[in-house]
Amino acid sequence: MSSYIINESKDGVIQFTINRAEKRNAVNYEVMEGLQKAIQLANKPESKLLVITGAGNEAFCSGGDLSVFHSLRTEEQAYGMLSKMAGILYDLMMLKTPSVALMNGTAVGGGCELATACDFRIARKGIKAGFIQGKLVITTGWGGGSFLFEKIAYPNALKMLTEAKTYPVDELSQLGFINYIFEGEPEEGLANFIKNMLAIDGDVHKAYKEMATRKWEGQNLRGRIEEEVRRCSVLWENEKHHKQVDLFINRK
Ligand SMILES: CC[C@H](C(=O)O)C(=O)SCCNC(=O)CCNC(=O)[C@H](O)C(C)(C)COP(=O)(O)OP(=O)(O)OC[C@H]1O[C@@H](n2cnc3c(N)ncnc32)[C@H](O)[C@@H]1OP(=O)(O)O
Repeated sequence: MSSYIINESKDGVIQFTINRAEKRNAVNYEVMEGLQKAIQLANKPESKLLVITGAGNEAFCSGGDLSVFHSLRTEEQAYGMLSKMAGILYDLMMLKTPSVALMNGTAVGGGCELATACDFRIARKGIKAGFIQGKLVITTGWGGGSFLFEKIAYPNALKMLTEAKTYPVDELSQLGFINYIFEGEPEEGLANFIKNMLAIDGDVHKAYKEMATRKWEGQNLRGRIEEEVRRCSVLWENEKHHKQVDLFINRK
């Protein structure tokens, strides 16, 4: 079974689903490759919107696949994986069309970094999310910290990153991380959120997105992400990080 599903609708909506519900939609290298394909499709002229979501109703995305990435021990080994995904999420952030993280369930760690790279975050009532990387004695390493400082108020961003905890959806909304809360089926919540946007010509959306991407290019966002990846790689090598990951892997 493929780790991801890509659907293209007639009205120009590309939907990327992480298809690993049994692993709470953890990101492995196959998911990264699928995300690259979805981003390429979403940058085609006829595309109007990119939606990122997770399979099942438990999790949106639980971050990096610890069963795979825990074998990365050194700074350079960590840098290889982190920089690959950071580059993909930068391309997602700089997408020509708007993007929506359709948060069907829990998002933790890199799952929150993935959601933050999207323009909008809409969430099902009852979910929780948090940048828990600090509990693993690392920082964000896929660009999520740099994205978050662009997307929500500085004190709220620093609070979320330094507390390294999960928050309920109503608090995430107060923090400015969640833009819309829906009840029931994610497809219905998405349709309600995007119906007015889809009525407007995609060239208008692309023009507005370009205003934002030009700002981020001018502020050297790509360079700040590289520094974030390097800093996370250094922390990754520390035994304190490996010990926390081993505790999760051996918890049962
Ligand atoms: C730069 C990004 C950074 C990095 O790549 O290192 C990160 O993303 S750091 C953060 C990494 N993610 C985590 O630490 C999250 C770990 N998972 C959890 O905390 C929980 O699983 C949770 C809250 C997501 C869901 O809890 P729930 O009780 O609903 O499920 P289980 O814990 O029983 O897990 C079910 C099943 O999924 C497997 N699983 C969950 N998360 C991951 C993951 N990130 N990588 C690999 N596998 C994961 C878990 O092992 C269970 O599988 P099983 O075969 O039954 O053991």
